[in-house]
Amino acid sequence: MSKPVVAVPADTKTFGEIVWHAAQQQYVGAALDVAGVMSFIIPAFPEGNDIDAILDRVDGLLVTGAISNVAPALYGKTAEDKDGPFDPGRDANTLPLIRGAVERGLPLLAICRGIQELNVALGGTLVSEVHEVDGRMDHREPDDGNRDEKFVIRQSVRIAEGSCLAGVIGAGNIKVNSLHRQAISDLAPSLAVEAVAPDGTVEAVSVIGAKSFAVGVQWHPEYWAKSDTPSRKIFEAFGAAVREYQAAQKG
Ligand SMILES: N[C@@H](CCC(=O)NCCCC(=O)O)C(=O)O
Repeated sequence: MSKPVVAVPADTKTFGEIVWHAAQQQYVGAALDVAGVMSFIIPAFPEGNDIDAILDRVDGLLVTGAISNVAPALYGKTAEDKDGPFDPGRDANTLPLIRGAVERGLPLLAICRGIQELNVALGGTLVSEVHEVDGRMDHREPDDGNRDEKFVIRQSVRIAEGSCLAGVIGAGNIKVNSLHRQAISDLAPSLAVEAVAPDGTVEAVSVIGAKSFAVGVQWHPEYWAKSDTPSRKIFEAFGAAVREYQAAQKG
């Protein structure tokens, strides 16, 4: 059987006068090298894409992290300067792709911005600058250091007993590399909390009653997917679900 394919919604990037639709190596590389799945990068057209035409042709959905933030208007809030930068082209595609994937039972792995999009797509809300909220930690990316140093595995999260992730990496405390300014505020009704940070920030969710693997994580398992056991297991579980879905589609 040919290698399965997952849709990866692109970010909009502008270099000079040229607009690019791009996905980062760390995500598509981990998808291929650890999950064993190919990535088809989906253009971030602000007018959207034919969602069914995409989902009819893939075996999973991988929603990556990104510097940009989900537009507050998409979860009923008025945007302030601190809520940016924005990527309306990405928002226009990730949210319908997530809804379609959940409806179809397509395997889904949503990372960082991806878990935030998952929550918004299913009716939840976000909080910006979560470090400014009383009682919350500073979850932001460090200002200094190279990328490996910024993505070092250092924060504790607690994986909930009986959760989907507990079945993949075990319940209890693990160390992760969680770097974010926004966070889940109101949890979408169809999501279950899978992991929390010591300050109560939601760090992972799963879709209740999902027909397949449908998990969002606020941290970055893609970054050390080859060397960090929990990170690797998350990508391996996603890949296994994608292959199972592919086989079922072939009949
Ligand atoms: N913008 C959101 C989501 C953060 C996120 O996805 N970060 C990924 C790392 C960015 C990078 O690739 O450098 C937030 O800030 O909460």
